[in-house]
Amino acid sequence: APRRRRRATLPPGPKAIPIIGNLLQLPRVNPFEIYAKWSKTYGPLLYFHVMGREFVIVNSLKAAMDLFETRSNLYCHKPRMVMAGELVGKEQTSMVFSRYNDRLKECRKITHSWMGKMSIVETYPLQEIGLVRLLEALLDDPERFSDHVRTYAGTVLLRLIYGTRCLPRDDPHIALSEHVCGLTAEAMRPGRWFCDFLPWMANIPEWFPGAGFKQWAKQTRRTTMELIQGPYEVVKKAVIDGTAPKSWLADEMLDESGQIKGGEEAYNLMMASGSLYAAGIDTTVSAIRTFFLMMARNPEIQKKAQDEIDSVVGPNRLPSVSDRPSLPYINAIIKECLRINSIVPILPHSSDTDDVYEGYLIPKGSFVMVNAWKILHDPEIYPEPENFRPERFIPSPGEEMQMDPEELVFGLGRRTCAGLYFAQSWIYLNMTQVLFAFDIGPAKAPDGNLIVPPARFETAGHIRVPAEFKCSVSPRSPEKIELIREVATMVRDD
Ligand code: HEM
Repeated sequence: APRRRRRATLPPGPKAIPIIGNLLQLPRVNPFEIYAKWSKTYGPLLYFHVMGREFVIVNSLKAAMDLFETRSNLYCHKPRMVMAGELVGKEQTSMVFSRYNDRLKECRKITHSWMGKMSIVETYPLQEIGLVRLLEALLDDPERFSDHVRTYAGTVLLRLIYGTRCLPRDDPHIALSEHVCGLTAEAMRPGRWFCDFLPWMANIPEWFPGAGFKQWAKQTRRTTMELIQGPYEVVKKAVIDGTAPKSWLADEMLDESGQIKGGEEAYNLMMASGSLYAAGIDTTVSAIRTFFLMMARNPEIQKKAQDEIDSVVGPNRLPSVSDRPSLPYINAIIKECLRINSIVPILPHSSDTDDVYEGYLIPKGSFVMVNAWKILHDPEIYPEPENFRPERFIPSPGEEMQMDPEELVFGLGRRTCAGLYFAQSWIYLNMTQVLFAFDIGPAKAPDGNLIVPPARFETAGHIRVPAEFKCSVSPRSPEKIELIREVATMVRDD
């Protein structure tokens, strides 16, 4: 471990080789599974280091809560990432990567005013319009269900943030956003960049042999900036011209005297709005795709959910947000989808000062990573964790309700998800409206056999997503088709 006067001992962990540390043991795929295994040997807190970077993995719920919730004032920072955070500059352009500083606090205030518990209610009508479009797309082209789920989540997000009216296909702003999401994932890929382990490399000049990474970083930085600045400038001009459609950003651009905001205030608005698409798209899409996958695999659960919707909503209207309190089984399905996937499997935070927990030293600046996947798949908390069982979250006589995964999946402490209420309502509407109108089932092979999709997940960037799968999505009745078409024409000219 890096040399430092230690006040306490480091947590236990796998034995390291000098200089390169645990590099050779560092898992490239699904590291959270390996960390979970290591915790059987080393306990809930484990330590390792790789070429000077220190990692503390937190594998138990109690330690996660004690550190990230109770000591949130310490663990509210994000660890230093040389490529993504510094060279590409995400620390200055994205809330997710930022340190916990005044600018982040301002950004969180802004996003709270847009997506807090009260404000989110104002977005329901737009969300419902987006949903009708999704249902229509599922009617017209059910095989591409997975693409539609992404397209309409993106469309609704950009409409809310910037008032942008996206094209249903090949929209240039969505294309650029997706491109930047890809670049960010590349910038964060573990083991991809030497400079992440040897931070001094960040200072070598661009012309230096082997400094190609700096060229890449410069270009990526430019593209990333373009993504957040482009739409900001468009909205700004429209606000000045008085032609801006209603949006979160447009509503916030003028100060009390009717002047366009400038300086730090303007920058914070640009950063807050620019952070939301990237933070919101892969996560919600992963949740909704998990739902399709689990429905295709569990026909009885699906039937039970549809019965619940039918009895509460009836046949003549689409389900809405106000039905939610009457749909406990749907709510349990949402929780179970979030648990079984654990969309953000590892939560990395960092502290600016050394800390001691249960006698162990947690060094300042180390990557302190809560293994959310491990906790959400811990058989002590969730018996038979690989089984999809919404009943875990329905109170029943003689059986205690299992821990609500939503306490963990949206993060902990001062850095919890800024889009929580949007995510919850959007996911709920997707799941409920889709089940109201469609049956989801295994796809049919050319020989007529049904292919039940396997429950396989993979990690892309820091998000866990279902591996690509096929399923059938068919309308439940001619009446449902008619209802969707009817509602769709009513909202056509919104
Ligand atoms: C199922 C959907 C979602 C999940 C599971 C999720 C989960 C998370 C998690 C785990 C974090 C990091 C928390 C931490 O470090 O402790 C986070 C942060 C964040 N999320 Fe979400 N999220 C979701 C949807 C969204 C949506 C829809 C938006 C925006 C529209 C959004 C915006 C953000 C932002 C801006 C942050 C950074 C907050 C900060 O660092 O202060 N998220 N989210």
